[in-house]
Amino acid sequence: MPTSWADSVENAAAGGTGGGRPAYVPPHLRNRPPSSDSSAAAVQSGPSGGNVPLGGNRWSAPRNEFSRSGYGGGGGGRSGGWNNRIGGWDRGREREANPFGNDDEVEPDVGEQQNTGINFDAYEDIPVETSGDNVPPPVNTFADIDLGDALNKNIQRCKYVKPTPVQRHAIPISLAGRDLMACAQTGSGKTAAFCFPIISGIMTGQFAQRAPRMPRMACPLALILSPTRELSCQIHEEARKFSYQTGVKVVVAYGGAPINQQLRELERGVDILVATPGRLVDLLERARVSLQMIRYLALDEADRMLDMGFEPQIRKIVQQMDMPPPGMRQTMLFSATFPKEIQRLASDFLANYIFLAVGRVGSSTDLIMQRVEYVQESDKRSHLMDLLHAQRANGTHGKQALTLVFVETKKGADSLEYWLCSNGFPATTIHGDRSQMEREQALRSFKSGHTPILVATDVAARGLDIPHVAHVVNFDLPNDIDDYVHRIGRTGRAGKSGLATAFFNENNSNMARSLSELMQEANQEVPAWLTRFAARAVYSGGKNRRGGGGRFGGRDFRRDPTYNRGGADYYGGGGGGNMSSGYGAPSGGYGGAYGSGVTSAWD
Ligand SMILES: Nc1ncnc2c1ncn2[C@@H]1O[C@H](COP(=O)(O)OP(=O)(O)OP(=O)(O)O)[C@@H](O)[C@H]1O
Repeated sequence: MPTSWADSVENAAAGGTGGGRPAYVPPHLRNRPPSSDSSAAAVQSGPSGGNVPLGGNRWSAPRNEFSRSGYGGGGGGRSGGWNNRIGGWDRGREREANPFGNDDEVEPDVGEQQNTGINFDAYEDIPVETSGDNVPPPVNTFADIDLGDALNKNIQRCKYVKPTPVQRHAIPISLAGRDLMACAQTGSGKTAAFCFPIISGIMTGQFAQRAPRMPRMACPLALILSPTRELSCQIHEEARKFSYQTGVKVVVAYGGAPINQQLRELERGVDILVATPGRLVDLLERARVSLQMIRYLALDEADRMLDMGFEPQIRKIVQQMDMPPPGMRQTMLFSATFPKEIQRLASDFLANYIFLAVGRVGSSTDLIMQRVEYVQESDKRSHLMDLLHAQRANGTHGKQALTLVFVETKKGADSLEYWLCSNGFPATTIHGDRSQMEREQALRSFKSGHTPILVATDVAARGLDIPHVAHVVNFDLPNDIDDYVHRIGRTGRAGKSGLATAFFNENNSNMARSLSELMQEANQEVPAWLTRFAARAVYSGGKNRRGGGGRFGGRDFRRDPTYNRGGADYYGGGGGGNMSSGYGAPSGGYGGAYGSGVTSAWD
């Protein structure tokens, strides 16, 4: 019986290989004496079996301003690319904290009884669409791509046995030096899909060194931007694990936390900077960070990063500071949702890019069981109480499974938290009016199961990977179906099953059609009353922002019949590709559509 990657991970975690972590050695390194021979990293086994120069076409012809003089230190050390660092991580490697803690430590078993329905075979059949010129073929195993010994070791430490579908496709594309717009379902491993090529590229690359303009100015080689502080912290933690003992230094900068500490970290040297846009703009304006050395730019939750709330900041960072232009850097955009208008906007930042969709763009995974219940506003609290009581009764040892409750407003979050606590359900909140310390404390308390109910605004909707979230309740539905997709995606992650319940009433009529379509796509049972609401929405001209035609935009916008803006701009033909075709900031052709999705909680 075929096993999925999540099955394998579960088996590994359960010690299915006979105790301890499996001593995995990639096939191409077996029977090889231990060696730090850097030439080993200079070639990678191509997916078809042939040897492909690692990154050989990454900075070819138009990019060779930054060409490398060789491939150094495949096994972890690097001889170049340390830009402005005085000591570098190599010298202080003994001081590098082990982000895995105790290597043999297993995850805490909070709510272990939840989310155990492994069904990763569902991911195996998922339709994949790629478009663009000369798309590199996918790989089947991590061993098919030589990411370097040190990174491979960290992949084992993470207990990743097999790449997820988005990783199978995205990693070879990125390793080939191509720009990428990738869309894959929530919880399907996008973080590693953009981190691995960046870390591997920095490990093996020797980028031309340039003196910084100011001695205390940090010059990272890679920039990863994400919309929230918590998500940036999470990406930082993940990236630190992936880059442990590789010599690659990862630093995070985000708002709400003391800037001085972050400045000190930056001064110690940085290869990969993970940041929220607001704090990064601050650092750029203080001339404490320069983007002149950037070779990799990744936008996580890219559609959010390019919507009205963030687009001006992103344009400032990417286009108006000293970052190399498209074609001179490698740009990777990732999200679970990618509306066409955002795809169009995003192409400003890309050169000759490949579009990758794993599953339909914006679809939810069918690992999440979705339920919609008709609940009047005034009945929502008692209805929630019923759900929580039922859940508690079903949990082992009367333990409350982790439940994430989304509400519309910060005030609504506080008041619901108070009400839940008063009724014997330990709850906490996360929203934009809480201090950063409170937000982080709330998240910790939720993760540990101390307060198993987290009431949240959209600030927690995207990206957060909290193990064992068994149930997401949309107490207030969002106005945007993509926000719904991200919210419910906090459960049913990494191949595990989850439950999402939405309270629906007349106030949500505008969501009826997109919600029922989304549920149908994910093979969920759509209640008859919701279908009737949806039909009414059609007749009253209800518009689906995914195109108005009722079907979700599941593909590269460049394939649209309406796409006639001069394909050469988009496909770039080698390096140029920077489209300046009138999608510029404020008048950019999609005003209004996002109003409801933008909240002050984002930073
Ligand atoms: N190859 C793998 N094998 C096993 N687990 C994996 C693998 N890749 C990623 N994971 C795990 O899957 C979980 C989800 O990954 P990640 O947070 O990157 O998802 P995502 O696609 O970015 O989700 P979202 O769209 O919500 O941001 C994480 O806990 C991660 O450690």
